Amino acid sequence: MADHETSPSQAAEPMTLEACMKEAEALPEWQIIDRDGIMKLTRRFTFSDFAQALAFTQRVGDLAEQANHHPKITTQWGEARVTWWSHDKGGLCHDDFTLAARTDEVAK
Ligand SMILES: C[C@H](O)[C@H](O)[C@H]1CNC2=NC(N)=NC(=O)C2=N1
Repeated sequence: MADHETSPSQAAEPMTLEACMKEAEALPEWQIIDRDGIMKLTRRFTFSDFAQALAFTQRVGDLAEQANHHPKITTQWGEARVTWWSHDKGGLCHDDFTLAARTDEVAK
């Protein structure tokens, strides 16, 4: 690979808002938020009780460990909020959208 080329995962910059909104079209239950200038992707999941919310939290944790890319997860009775962003890029990257889609899969 020529020096000037970088693969997407090596992109030094986070995605632009426009690029994020385009990718988010495939994830209609997720919201793009801005927290202190850092764009993040967040969704609230609801469950019948705490045990179900906790089991989901573990499944998300497992996929995060496999990807070495980790979300913020807030777990409470009947609910879990998952928020993805790329810490090292200070914003959203393609991986965050990919993992959000996989989060939806393990919520089923
Ligand atoms: C050392 C470790 O591989 C890095 O800190 C990883 C861990 N998980 C991560 N997760 C997220 N969301 N962003 C990161 O930049 C990140 N970096």
